[in-house]
Amino acid sequence: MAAAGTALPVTALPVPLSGRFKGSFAYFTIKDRLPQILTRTIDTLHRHKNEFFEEHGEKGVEAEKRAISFLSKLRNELQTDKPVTPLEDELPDATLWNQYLDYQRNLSNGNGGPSWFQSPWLYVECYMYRRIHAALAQNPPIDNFDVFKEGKAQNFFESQGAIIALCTYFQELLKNIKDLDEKQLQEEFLKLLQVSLWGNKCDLSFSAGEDSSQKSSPLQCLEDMVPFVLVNDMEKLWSLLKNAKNRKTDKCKVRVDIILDNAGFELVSDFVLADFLLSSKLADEVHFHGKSIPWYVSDTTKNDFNWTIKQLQAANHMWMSRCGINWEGNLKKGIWVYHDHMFWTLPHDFSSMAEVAPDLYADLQKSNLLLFKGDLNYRKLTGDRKWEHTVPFHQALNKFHPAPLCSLRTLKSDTQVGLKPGQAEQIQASEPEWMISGKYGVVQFDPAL
Ligand SMILES: O=P(O)(O)OC[C@@]1(O)O[C@H](CO)[C@@H](O)[C@@H]1O
Ligand SMILES: [Mn+2]
Repeated sequence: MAAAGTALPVTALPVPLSGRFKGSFAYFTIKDRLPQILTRTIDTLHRHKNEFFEEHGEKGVEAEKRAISFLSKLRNELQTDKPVTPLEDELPDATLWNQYLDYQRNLSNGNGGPSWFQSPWLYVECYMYRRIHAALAQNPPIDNFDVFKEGKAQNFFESQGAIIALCTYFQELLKNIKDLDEKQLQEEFLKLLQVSLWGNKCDLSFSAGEDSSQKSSPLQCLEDMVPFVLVNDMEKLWSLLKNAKNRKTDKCKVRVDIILDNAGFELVSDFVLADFLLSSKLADEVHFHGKSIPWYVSDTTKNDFNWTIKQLQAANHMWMSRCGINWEGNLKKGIWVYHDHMFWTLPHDFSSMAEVAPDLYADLQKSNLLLFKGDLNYRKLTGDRKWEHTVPFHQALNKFHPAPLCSLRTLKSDTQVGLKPGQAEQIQASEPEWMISGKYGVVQFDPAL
């Protein structure tokens, strides 16, 4: 291991986080949180039994039983640290998953092969969500049932107060956005960026599905939260966008991509930021990237994306519904574009995107700025490894540089790079849980040179 502050040679990647490190956050996640998530998933299916019967008759109930037994088996495999087995379904990504298993087998050569507690945490955790998907997808007629939908909708409704506050603030801002000078515009940009950052506190896999909605007004305490932003590259983002706007010609549009994380309040905060970028003319197009299957409990799928806009539109509140109407309009005009790509729900970290999903990598290269939301995206950006905290972000990205990029992440897993020497030790001394409490955040930028 290199001394703190010394950059490791690029070839020497540190080991991945894993359940084999007893007492680590990965270990507790695999031991406690993942089985809890599986139990909740099974309960959800039980609770919907009558609904399945009403909709599909006996066939629906049979399918529910098969899905539950598949999930119980999965929970047992996990809890007894069984080997990770190949996927047996024929979904379009199954081959890639099985190739990845082979790759892990080769890596663990002689060490007993991949298993729940011995393999990289990122791999087995993603694998669990892929198997949950298989439990449903293989069992028509309930194959389109999203077991996490209820929780996502609940998070949205419980955050209603915060959503109203945010939509109202934003609609008021739009009224005089044309009159704002550059400094005022910058202030508003920084505010909405921070709302989107702290919106990432609201994820449901972290709390194993328990309530994590946004209760208080999201705009009130931003200033008090600044000390908790451990890497604060917000000004760099502003400069990048301002320069892009100034250099812009009619032919080249400024495109910002948001690689989404959670539905619920976080998604609304991302929509507001995206609308601000267009309304302030900092960008001409925003591309959103969601998940093509239910993922990490609260991640946004196409259904969640459209459902959220429809809910806002139909809301009994003038500014909420105005937001929903405008945003649907943006989609119709093609200045907002929704994408999903299978790669986002594979186990690979982003350093292998160019090889595994060259089409996606090429698409991201067209962007002026990529905003990666949330903790899982951060783990995939940095390979979910035991990095020294002072290793530069650029190095941890391990050649993933499709375009200038920025992570907006609240810390909910024990990996963090790009800190100043001594910074981690100082926080650690008073707050041992700083990396997993969700209390700290980063706005961490890489210019992709
Ligand atoms: O990506 P998100 O929604 O910010 O967080 C996902 C998360 O809660 O799930 C994993 C824990 O099981 C960690 O990656 C992280 O803490
Ligand atoms: Mn998430």
